[in-house]
Amino acid sequence: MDAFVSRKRRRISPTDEGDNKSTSLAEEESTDFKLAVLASLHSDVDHGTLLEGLLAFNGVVEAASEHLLRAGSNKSPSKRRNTNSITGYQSTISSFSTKPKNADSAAQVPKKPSAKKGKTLHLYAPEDIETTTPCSMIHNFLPPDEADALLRELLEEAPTFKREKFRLFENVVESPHTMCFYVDSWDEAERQKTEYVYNGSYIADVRKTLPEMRNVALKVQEAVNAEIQRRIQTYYPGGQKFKYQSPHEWKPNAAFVNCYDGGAESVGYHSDQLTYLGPRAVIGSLSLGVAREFRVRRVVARDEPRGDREGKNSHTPSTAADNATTPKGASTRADAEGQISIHLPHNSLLIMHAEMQEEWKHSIAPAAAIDPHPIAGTKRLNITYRCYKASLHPKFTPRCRCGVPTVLRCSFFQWAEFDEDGEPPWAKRVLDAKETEGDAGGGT
Ligand SMILES: O=C(O)CCC(=O)C(=O)O
Ligand SMILES: [Fe+2]
Repeated sequence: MDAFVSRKRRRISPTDEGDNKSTSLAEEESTDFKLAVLASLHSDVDHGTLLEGLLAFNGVVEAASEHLLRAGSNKSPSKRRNTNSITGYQSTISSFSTKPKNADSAAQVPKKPSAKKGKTLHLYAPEDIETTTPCSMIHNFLPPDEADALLRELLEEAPTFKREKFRLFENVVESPHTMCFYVDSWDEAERQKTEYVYNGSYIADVRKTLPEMRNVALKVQEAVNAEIQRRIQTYYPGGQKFKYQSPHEWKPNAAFVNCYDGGAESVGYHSDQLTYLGPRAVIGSLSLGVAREFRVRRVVARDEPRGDREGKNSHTPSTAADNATTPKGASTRADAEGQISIHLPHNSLLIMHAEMQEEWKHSIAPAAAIDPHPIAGTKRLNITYRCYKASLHPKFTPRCRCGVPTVLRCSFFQWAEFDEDGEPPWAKRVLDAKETEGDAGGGT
């Protein structure tokens, strides 16, 4: 069984803070969570014994764990590992979901992990991630040498990355991390710089995809396509793709690379702009270097007032933007349904599936402490591989009367009658023209 790195003190997540800072883990966490913690500390103890221990000590994990230790049932508790670490490993929570024969009827053992109002549910195991969120996770995605080579390639570029600037009401605000945009050729980079509008302006610095990034893109492509099919078959009604979801192979042709240097660097809750990706877009997100927390939450009804900001990816610092869109502020909205924290270790591939951008928001939370990475030091590098659609090139997409390109936000604003496969009415004309030109590339 994998270990779950626990701190002696409970994790205080931003949304956990406030009134109940002094409340103990015993009072706050559900039985399944406590059992998962206990199991990771006592990997060779069976489920029934763990539950008995927990009940005997009134749900206090520390006390139950001490007891199990004294009883000699554990060889090397992972609890003794680095207590400052934010990196965690956990066996699946769902393995604790069956009610054991001897369990006290008062013990609450939910069927699957679920986010609860005002709480952060921390997920580590791919099984838990894919049953609870629209994401799938592949740990140790690349051979270690390849992951390290890619990380080194990006670390060389990272000092030249810039903070994204965007307008928030009267002010120009900078993103709380740096980033850079890459496409597959210099020609395409030029087109991006002069034709694609993001948040009312062009991106000044668009680069050609680096060699390691390109090699890895092919592996990401293969894995993402396999995961899309698996997700459709396993989780979607009738084993059918979503309406508007593309039936075609997912081929990444653009990537944002994000760099978070130190625990204070982050990205606020946002969903990625779909204007050039189309509805029900899928994104492959590879993490390298320092492990960080990827927080997700469902979009709640009052969450999206019209006029929500439109960054390149609607990236904004959580405090400024979230507070700006509702008087109650970011933490209140994350509280409404609870948020889920997915741990992203070095060399992990997270796939955001078709449900994600329109129905959920995501963020990289600031971290109180980080584990430095042997190559990256305090940095986390992230590549989000994206598939820009040829039919959604800005020369085809609508503009407002004032000339500013209109942004596609499918949850409440659609500017085309997309067909079942998420293509606008002019798609066939675009594809025919491409075929005639013999232009196989581009797409963005
Ligand atoms: O750093 C990450 O994992 C997320 C980045 C992200 O949300 C984005 O590029 O849109
Ligand atoms: Fe994003």
